[in-house]
Parts: sequence; structure tokens; C-alpha cells
Amino acid sequence: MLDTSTDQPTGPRSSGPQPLLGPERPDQATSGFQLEISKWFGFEAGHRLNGLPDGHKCGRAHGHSYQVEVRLTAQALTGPGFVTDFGELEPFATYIADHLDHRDLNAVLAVEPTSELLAVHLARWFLEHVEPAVPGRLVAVTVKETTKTSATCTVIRP
Ligand SMILES: Nc1nc2c(c(=O)[nH]1)N=C([C@H](O)[C@H](O)COP(=O)(O)OP(=O)(O)OP(=O)(O)O)CN2
Repeated sequence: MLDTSTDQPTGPRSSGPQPLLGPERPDQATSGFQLEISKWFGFEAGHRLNGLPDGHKCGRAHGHSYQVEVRLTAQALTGPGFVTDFGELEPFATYIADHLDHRDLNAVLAVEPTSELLAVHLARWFLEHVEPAVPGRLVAVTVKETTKTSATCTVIRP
């Protein structure tokens, strides 16, 4: 509802700029909390699993639209308030695109291409090639073969 004499909204009038909400300094804003970010990556690939009982359907060659989640944390935020700029994770996307996308995972991986072992492989690669160049620390990598299943590799730090 407007005050027609001034075209201003009715109600209590402010006596100046409103104070900004919350603490201004990022370290104060995040004190008492643990922050975690996550980014999802997708690729298509085929595989078959050896070592299963005769007739197990996953022993036959088949494919999945894989989804991979990378989770990072940090003690302090950088830049405008980032654990890590999502854009800095691009090398991980490139690795997946170049080495896993539209590949036969049995021909690519030295281990059986289960979700679990794929998650470990991707966590190792991330720790070696991405983590040293970003402020965040890897928490876990999750691999989903389907919407109903997942395997998570959590980094254990001494
Ligand atoms: N712990 C694991 N178990 C299974 C894995 C795996 O990576 N880790 N992988 C498979 C197969 O790759 C299979 O394609 C997926 O298994 P499953 O969910 O059983 O099959 P569906 O997607 O067809 O799901 P339904 O619930 O049967 O429809 C097997 N196990």
C-alpha cells in the first residue's frame, strides 16, 4: 500500500541506511562452523565386473552414466568467501573427459571398475593433481553408477 501524497510505502520510516545483516568479516561469519563444498562431474562409460558368480548381470558388458561428486573443506575462506573456486576444479573434469568418458573402464583401470575402486582411483588422482593447486582439502569422492547406488571414498588424514 502506498502513501499517495509521497508515493512511498506506508509503515515505519527508516532513518537512514539499514545495517548490513550478520558479521562483516568472513572469519567471524564462519566461526563455529565447518564448511564443505561439492561439485558433480558426469561421464559415460562401459564396464563388466570379473569375479562375480556365473550369470550375475554385472559380469556382462554394460554401461552407466556415471556421476562423480568431489567434496572439499577448508579451515579459512579465500577470495570473496570460497573454500575453493569451483572453476579451479576444471583439471578434474578434463581428466575425466580425457581418460574415462566414453571408454571401456576395464581397458583403462588397473583394478576392477567397481564404484568403490573408481572412487579410490579418482580420489588419488585428485589428491596428486588438483589438491596441491587449490586452497581446499579433499574430503571425499563419491561415484554413482545409477540414481540408486553410490560408493564414497573418504580421505583419511593422520
Ligand atoms: N558394491 C558394489 N556393488 C555393485 C557394483 C559396484 O560397483 N559396487 N556394481 C554393479 C554393477 O555395475 C551394476 O550395473 C549395478 O548394480 P545394480 O544396482 O544391482 O543394478 P541395476 O542398476 O540394474 O539396479 P536394480 O536395482 O537391479 O534395478 C553391481 N553391484
